[in-house]
This record gives sequence, C-alpha cells and structure tokens, in this order.
Amino acid sequence: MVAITAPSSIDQIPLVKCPKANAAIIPSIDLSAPGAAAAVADACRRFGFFKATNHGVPAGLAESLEAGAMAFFALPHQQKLDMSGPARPLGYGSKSIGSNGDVGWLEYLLLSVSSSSVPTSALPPSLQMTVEEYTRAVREVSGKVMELMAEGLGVAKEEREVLRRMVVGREGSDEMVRVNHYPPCCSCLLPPGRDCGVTGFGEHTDPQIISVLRSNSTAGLQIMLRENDDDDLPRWVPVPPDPHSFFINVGDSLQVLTNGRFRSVKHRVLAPEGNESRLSVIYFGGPAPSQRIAPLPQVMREGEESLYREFTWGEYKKAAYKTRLGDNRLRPYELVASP
Ligand SMILES: O=C(O)CCC(=O)C(=O)O
Ligand SMILES: [Fe+2]
Repeated sequence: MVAITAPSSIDQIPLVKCPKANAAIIPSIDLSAPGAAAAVADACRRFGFFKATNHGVPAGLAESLEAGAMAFFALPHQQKLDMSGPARPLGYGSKSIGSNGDVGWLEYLLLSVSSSSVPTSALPPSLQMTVEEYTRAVREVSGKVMELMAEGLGVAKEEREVLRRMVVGREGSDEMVRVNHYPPCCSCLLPPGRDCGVTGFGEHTDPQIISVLRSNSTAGLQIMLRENDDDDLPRWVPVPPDPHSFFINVGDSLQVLTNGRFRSVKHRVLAPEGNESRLSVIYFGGPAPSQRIAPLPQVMREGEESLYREFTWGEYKKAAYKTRLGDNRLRPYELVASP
C-alpha cells in the first residue's frame, strides 16, 4: 500500500493536452556504433534529449534496483520517513517537490551519492548496496556520453575528457540519484484511454550537466520540443518508456558550457493512467560546487562571445533551490535575452 492520499487532495496543475504522439522523432543512439559522437551532438542541439542503447549496463542491475525501490515504497509512510528522513532536499519526499510549493503525484528518494551527508546508510542495506552498484555503472554511461558530446562538439582528442572530468571521479563533484515512484492515479475514475491530466512531476529543466534516466515500462515522461521556424508553439512529446535503454537529458549547466549549442530540455511527467506504477531512477551529474560554469574555450569559435554571465555550480544550485520548478533559472544569467 502506498501512503498517498486520494487524487482529489492534491493540487492539480492544469496541463496542456498532449498532441498526437510523434514518438519516432526522439533520437535513439547506439553508444558503441561508429558515428555515435555526431549523432549525440545532433540530438543535443536539436532536442537536448536522446535515448541511449547498447550502453553496457547489465539489465539485472536496473531490475534489482527497481525491485528494491518498489519494496521500499510499499512500506508504511512513517517507516519511509523514519528510514530516510524527510526530503530537505535529500531524503524521502511525498507529493511536495522542493520547498517552494511545487507538488506532484509521486513519492521519491533523493540521494547524494558522492558526499558524506548521504542518507543512503538509512536505507535497507540491500537497497543501499544496489543504489551504489547501479550508480557506479550509470556514472560510467554518463562519462562515456560526455566524451561523445565533446567529440561531437569538435573538441580535440587530447581534451575530450573535459566534460567527463568535471563529474566522474572528480573529488567533491555533486552527483545525485533520485528514485521517483508514481502510483496509479485515476484509473478508478476514468474510462481507459482518457488522459487524466494529473501532474506527476511538473515541467522543468534539470540544472546539472547531464541526467541519465531509466524507467520501468510505465509511460508518463514527456519532453518539450523546441520551437522552430515552422512551428512556434511549444509541443509536448510523449517519450515511450524503454526499460532496456537510458534517456539522456542536457542540463542547464551543459547549455552554458556549450554556449547554447546544446539546450537543456524541458520535461515533465504525467501521472500513470492505468493500474501500473511508474518507477524512474535518475542519475544527475553535477560538478564540484566551486566549478566555474562558463562556455568551454574548447568549443568557442574565435571572437565568439559568451551568452551567459559566469557562475559557479554552488551558486547556481543555491539559486535553483529558491525558485519554482518551472522557472527559467538561466534567465538571470543570460547576457543576451532569450525570446
Ligand atoms: O520521473 C521521471 O521520469 C522524470 C523525473 C524528473 O524529471 C526529475 O526527477 O528530474
Ligand atoms: Fe528532471
């Protein structure tokens, strides 16, 4: 039993109805194929998002984490709170996302996986071990993807680790794992096929450099397509779930590091419509708090000007905690106003 109150009690943020799904347009990239670097860069420029296949993480690892997480979320509410502490922001949270009034139809665990303030020691030991093992594997995927990104951006071979080194294996880097559980929402109230339109996780961009997401086979994730010349209305596109693949998000910091070449992707999650829960696990790769976030000299053309006022990751993260989920957190740092 999941200790979440009835759907009617949560703030139902009005959502734009989804246009017909056009799932085929979400790029799917075999990370080991020749040409992967160019495909990654193209996807990050156009969508800030892609599906990564052939990533080398054994299926059993994600499945064990999924099973352990589902068992944890099935515990009584108070026990989950007692074990992990209330999310501030690390720990166990339910419905409330952050401290600024954002709500969603979910419960979650937010864990820091690189600092000593990790509440994972309060998790059931087998879940803690699985989270740690899974994180080691996904960290490698994120490192590989960041190298492909650098290659696709045209960074010289000797410097292709420039992004990876900010996160992977760097002393003090800010890596987090979030496990989100979206219980079935209104299947009891609506006929099959009707969009219940309840927000699972409201629209936002991820502030870090990179996010690596894996979910079970329950749908709900959507990304916003960037406006283009023919279509200047924002369009939400459902992302068909694929438990065998990872989904890579460009975060705000990577947008700045690439001087806007890669764009952080707006995304959201709708609460599940059927009887199945959605379970997602997201690895967020952030740098050390003192890391300066400014366009990388390796990607800038001669004479190119920075589009952003520089900041440190620590400053940005602190500012992000003071904003609402859907706020454009990069706007205060833009030197050339976006439309
Ligand atoms: O749960 C999901 O599928 C995505 C959630 C998300 O975007 C996040 O936790 O930042
Ligand atoms: Fe996100």
